[in-house]
Amino acid sequence: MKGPVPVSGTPRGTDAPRDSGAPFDWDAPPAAPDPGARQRPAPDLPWAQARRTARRSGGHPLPTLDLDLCDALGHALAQPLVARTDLPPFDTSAMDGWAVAGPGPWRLHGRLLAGQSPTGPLADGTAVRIATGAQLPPGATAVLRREHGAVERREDGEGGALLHDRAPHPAAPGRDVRPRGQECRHGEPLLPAGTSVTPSVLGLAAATGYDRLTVHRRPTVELLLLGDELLEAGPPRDGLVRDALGPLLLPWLDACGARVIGRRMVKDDLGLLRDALRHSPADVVVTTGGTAAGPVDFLHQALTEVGARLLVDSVAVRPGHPMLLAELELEPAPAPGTPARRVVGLPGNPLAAVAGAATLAVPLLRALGGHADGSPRRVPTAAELPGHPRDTRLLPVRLTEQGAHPLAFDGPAMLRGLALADALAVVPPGGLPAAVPVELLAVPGR
Ligand SMILES: Nc1nc2c(c(=O)[nH]1)N[C@H]1C(S)=C(S)[C@@H](COP(=O)(O)OP(=O)(O)OC[C@H]3O[C@@H](n4cnc5c(N)ncnc54)[C@H](O)[C@@H]3O)O[C@H]1N2
Ligand code: MOO
Repeated sequence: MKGPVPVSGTPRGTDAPRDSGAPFDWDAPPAAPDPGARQRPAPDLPWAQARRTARRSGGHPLPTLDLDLCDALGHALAQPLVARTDLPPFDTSAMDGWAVAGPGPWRLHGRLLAGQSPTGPLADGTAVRIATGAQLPPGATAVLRREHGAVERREDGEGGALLHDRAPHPAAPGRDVRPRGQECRHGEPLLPAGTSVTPSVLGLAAATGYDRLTVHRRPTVELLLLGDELLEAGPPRDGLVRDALGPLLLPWLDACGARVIGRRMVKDDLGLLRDALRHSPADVVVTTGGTAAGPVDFLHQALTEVGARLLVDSVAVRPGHPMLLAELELEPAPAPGTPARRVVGLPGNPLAAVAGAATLAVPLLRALGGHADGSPRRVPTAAELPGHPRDTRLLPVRLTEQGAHPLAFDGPAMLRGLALADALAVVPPGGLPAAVPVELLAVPGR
């Protein structure tokens, strides 16, 4: 039995015994497929089908929670947002000026500020000074803007003042008034269940009187970064490279609605990987590297040993084709209704990992978190977008008024193009000419 998986920054000693399964024979031809050893649904699943499989494997969204508004950001609404009040909740002045009753001129009395309740009705032929957002008194028929009114001080011994309308057009009834219920009525559905809680949704919910929201729990994710060659700090040296995927994937998955509860480097050791998959506390384990068939690529073997079921194993997409998705029954069996743990295996090449995350991890996490499917985003191509002869290609693009332009430095091991990209273009086999629509996928941070 292996000890716990080393946490970040605690590399395994170089003399520790490596559990590598059967010895690797460089010169042997690739093993013939053994139908009993690994369940392989189909080699190189078409890209769109892989994405649908990931979304469907989310099944029912995770259970619901009641959260304070300030904690609900990034979750998905589990119930429709229904207006708890009319909006505006009362007739409101849209301008600083005077609330007037009937046609002018008007005798002027008092003032009303935002937050004050009117003390009584406004009689025909009278006006009251009013601030933007203040509740209109009953009887008011319009608001005259400050810049459109002229006040005449009257020398009638009562200290009164008369307000005249100097607007280019006479005040029509209802002018510069926001009538009660203009935006919504109490009980009206405003947003459907499945809406992602953005800052704007929080604002709308607060405006109509919500203190808490019922949302789906966010799926928890553990990120396992596989590879003896990965450094956590400093420049690459002596055959070692910097881990680029921890810093990239952690905030991206978080922004996609997941809660990343752990990020660990796992050395190239079958036993360590198997234990990490089996004992993860997360709903979804996202791994990077180890998906291919190299001497220390143990992911497939570890998944077989923990009894995982492969739903996706290689996708007809470039970069990223060795990506995979598996389901792993939990032991001991948790409460009924708790879904199996999902494992998303991303290839180690950084742009290939991003392609894998966009294809498998994001749709899965969105489904688990209860987020509704967004409509696909399409823009015209501004230039020819190069494709792969047989597979879908996910290409970093920059967006201008003309549409999507391909970016240089788009190789599977590169991030330089992606760092400038506004999106990944989904380029069908054979590529696309200029001035035709192309589907876009979101990239980290955009
Ligand atoms: N004989 C074949 N070799 C390879 C094939 C193939 O079909 N036949 N496919 C290639 C493709 S495509 C990809 S993608 C990679 C996938 O490899 P793995 O998922 O097993 O990843 P690794 O071998 O562990 O690493 C590949 C590459 O990426 C670097 N890497 C890994 N993790 C990170 C990280 N966190 N940050 C930065 N860079 C990372 C790693 O050092 C390697 O350079 O397999 C090809 N080979
Ligand atoms: O498909 Mo690999 O994923 O080209 O880098």
